[in-house]
Amino acid sequence: MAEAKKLTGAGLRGQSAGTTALCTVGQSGSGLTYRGYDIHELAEKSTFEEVAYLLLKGKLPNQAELDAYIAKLKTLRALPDALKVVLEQIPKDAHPMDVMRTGCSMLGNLETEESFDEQQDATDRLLALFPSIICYWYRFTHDGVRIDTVTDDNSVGGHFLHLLRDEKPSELHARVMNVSLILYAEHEFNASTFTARVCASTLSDLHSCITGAIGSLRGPLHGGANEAAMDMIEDWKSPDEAEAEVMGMLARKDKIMGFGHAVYSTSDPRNGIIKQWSEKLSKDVGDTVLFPVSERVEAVMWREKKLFCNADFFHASAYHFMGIPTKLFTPIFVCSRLTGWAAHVFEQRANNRIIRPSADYNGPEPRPVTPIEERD
Ligand SMILES: CC(=O)SCCNC(=O)CCNC(=O)[C@H](O)C(C)(C)COP(=O)(O)OP(=O)(O)OC[C@H]1O[C@@H](n2cnc3c(N)ncnc32)[C@H](O)[C@@H]1OP(=O)(O)O
Ligand SMILES: O=C([O-])CC(=O)C(=O)O
Repeated sequence: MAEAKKLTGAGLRGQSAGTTALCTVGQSGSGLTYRGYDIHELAEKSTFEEVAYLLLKGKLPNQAELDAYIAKLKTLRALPDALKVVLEQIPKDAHPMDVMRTGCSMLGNLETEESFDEQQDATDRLLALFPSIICYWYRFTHDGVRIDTVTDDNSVGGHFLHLLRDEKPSELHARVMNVSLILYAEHEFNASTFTARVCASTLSDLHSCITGAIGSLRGPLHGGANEAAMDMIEDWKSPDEAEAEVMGMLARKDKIMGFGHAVYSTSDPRNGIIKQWSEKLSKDVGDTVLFPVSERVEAVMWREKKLFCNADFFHASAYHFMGIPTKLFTPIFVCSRLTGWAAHVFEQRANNRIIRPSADYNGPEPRPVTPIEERD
């Protein structure tokens, strides 16, 4: 069994900040479970919609419950006109995570959560609408078209690809999106989820909690690492070139995006799963460069630093092989992690006390205010 990482030091590392029934991360050094179900089994045997149901409603759905849930989500995919108007104002060169943040916030104005009784419906609406928000903006600003965001795809992942490309995705691509959304759905008290819980603890509305969480996920030390990893590896023409570049970056003490983890010590269980799918996609597109480059970076990082790929690293090549523009990588993470965020908001609300830690003061000793004319 892997030894758990020694969790101490800054960044609240290793300190319990509450309880959750949703997820365990690295309990035996490397494991990941959602409500007791192992991530490997979920990724192999279930769909993202089943996982969303599990996280949000507490149990895996039976067939009738799943059918009803999918049918409900499919009715919620049309964008309000006022939201389309806002999306059309956002410039082409905006970061798509900013589009997600604004889209979520604007929806909070148009369809405000008036009471916590509405939390499930408000979440379902966001789950159905996030792919519509990002693809509507992307296609309007990049292709000059106003797309109809209602499709008959049963899955969130298939729906996203359909909107992006104007055609139903292949079975392989729909399957990879499904697995990817399952892997990204939930991860205990990570930075963005903690953001959502802090916001929820003030008894704020769901859209505020999710908008804040999107802002936290955006950073390259968190969800933004899948995009940053792709930016890093895309120019490397061979594994040897990749090795030389990585060695140079390590010598300069640069961070290698997609590696390391705040909790896991020897591996991230999601990596092996997405790596397999990335390899399949690599063969599907006849790639001879990007996957071998990625594998070499993985080997060098382990050899030099005992650092391992986190969930983000092989997501970069997997999404790239499916033709997804790099800047849309982290918004896909949002489409998935919404389920974990919302489930944590529900959990926080059900047993709430405002989250308000203390700080160790290291500023000046008490002192008088100098009159303004006497200050330097
Ligand atoms: C879905 C997700 O959000 S997964 C995380 C995605 N983020 C990334 O991939 C960004 C790159 N990774 C990192 O910045 C970090 O590993 C984090 C933010 C994920 C975790 O941070 P921490 O818990 O502080 O890392 P940790 O304590 O394991 O760091 C130990 C040492 O390894 C170094 N290190 C950690 N990750 C990396 C990396 N990716 N590249 C180079 N060095 C690294 C740290 O700088 C530190 O060195 P030091 O002891 O000389 O200061
Ligand atoms: O747990 C973390 O710190 C980051 C992470 O892997 C995630 O949110 O999926």
